[in-house]
Amino acid sequence: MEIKSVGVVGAGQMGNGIAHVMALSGYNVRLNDVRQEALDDALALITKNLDRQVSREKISQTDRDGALGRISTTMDMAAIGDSDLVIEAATEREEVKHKIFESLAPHLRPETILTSNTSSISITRLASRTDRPEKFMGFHFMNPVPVMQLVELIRGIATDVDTYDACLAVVNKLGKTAASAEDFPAFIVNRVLIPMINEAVYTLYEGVGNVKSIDMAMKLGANHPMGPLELADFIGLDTCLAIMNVLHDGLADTKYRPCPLLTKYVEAGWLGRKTQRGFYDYRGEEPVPTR
Ligand SMILES: CC(=O)CC(=O)SCCNC(=O)CCNC(=O)[C@H](O)C(C)(C)COP(=O)(O)OP(=O)(O)OC[C@H]1O[C@@H](n2cnc3c(N)ncnc32)[C@H](O)[C@@H]1OP(=O)(O)O
Ligand SMILES: NC(=O)C1=CN([C@@H]2O[C@H](COP(=O)(O)OP(=O)(O)OC[C@H]3O[C@@H](n4cnc5c(N)ncnc54)[C@H](OP(=O)(O)O)[C@@H]3O)[C@@H](O)[C@H]2O)C=CC1
Repeated sequence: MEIKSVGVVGAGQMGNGIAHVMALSGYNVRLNDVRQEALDDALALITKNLDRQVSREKISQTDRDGALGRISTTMDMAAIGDSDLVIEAATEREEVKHKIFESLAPHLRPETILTSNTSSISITRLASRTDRPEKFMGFHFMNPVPVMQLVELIRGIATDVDTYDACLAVVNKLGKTAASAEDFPAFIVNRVLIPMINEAVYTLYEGVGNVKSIDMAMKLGANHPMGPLELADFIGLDTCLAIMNVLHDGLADTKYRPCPLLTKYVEAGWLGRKTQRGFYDYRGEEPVPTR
């Protein structure tokens, strides 16, 4: 089955990036969220990012106009039901995702492929609560979506070959590269990356370094484009904590215990860039370390 239309549920930082790249590659996109403000913000950000791509001569004005013309937004879940492919990119909480799949079910065509952009949650478990485990899989983009080359494709135990092939064809059309990962907690990238970030938070918690020295050390000492704490703020501290909890619970190993300092930041609502405060305070001209 050839995918032509894509429904994206959740218009946060990942949802808007997914809508952006899908529309630019010619797919008709319906973007859904529970808040109109999130949809308005997403569309404004997509427009800004497309404009920047035009000004840097990465795309033409016609590409930009075409992409924007292919994106529509809706708070009505029913309106995305006739999409060929649905990508769920809402908050990293399993119950939220189950509820979304339940409310989508009555509106989906039987042949629609249902996927989740989850960073860590079992695809098999998410699939088992839908009416189409064989047409369900993980479609995991990296942040920022317009820039990062990789998409992890994760099959649940029941995912059929046609579903995988159809998703792989989409990744290829986007000009991105797929990595196939088995369905174990946090898959490949986050199994390696998020414990590294969690260890950086321990390094801070134990006073081995401060925010600035830890980030500088990893940027200059390991050639990472962002320091681990800067990257944690970029991903979202709630998402980092949720992934650590999935690793801790799913692999039942204390080496994955989330750092209490990470938990404290999340409890404070200091979730990183998206709330203007995390390991850095972003409310001024320059980010200022909070420790
Ligand atoms: C949590 C999960 O489930 C999985 C994950 O996603 S883990 C996170 C994975 N992501 C990373 O590790 C990102 C690490 N950071 C980086 O690679 C780089 O810092 C970065 C690409 C984000 C920015 O790179 P930089 O060189 O510092 O900045 P800059 O020169 O301004 O940007 C490079 C390009 O990215 C674009 N860009 C930067 N941030 C962007 C954003 N948020 N959205 C869209 N485009 C963006 C810029 O426009 C620029 O594009 P051009 O090359 O066309 O000019
Ligand atoms: N951040 C990252 O670097 C990456 C994240 N991911 C994954 O992508 C998903 C989204 O993450 P991210 O974009 O960062 O999160 P954000 O917090 O930026 O966005 C999530 C969005 O989903 C909305 N939402 C919540 N519940 C619903 C619902 N029932 N229906 C529709 N929309 C809903 C939220 O609304 P509200 O604000 O009102 O709650 C918010 O707008 C998660 O599963 C995450 O693990 C994957 C790769 C990278």
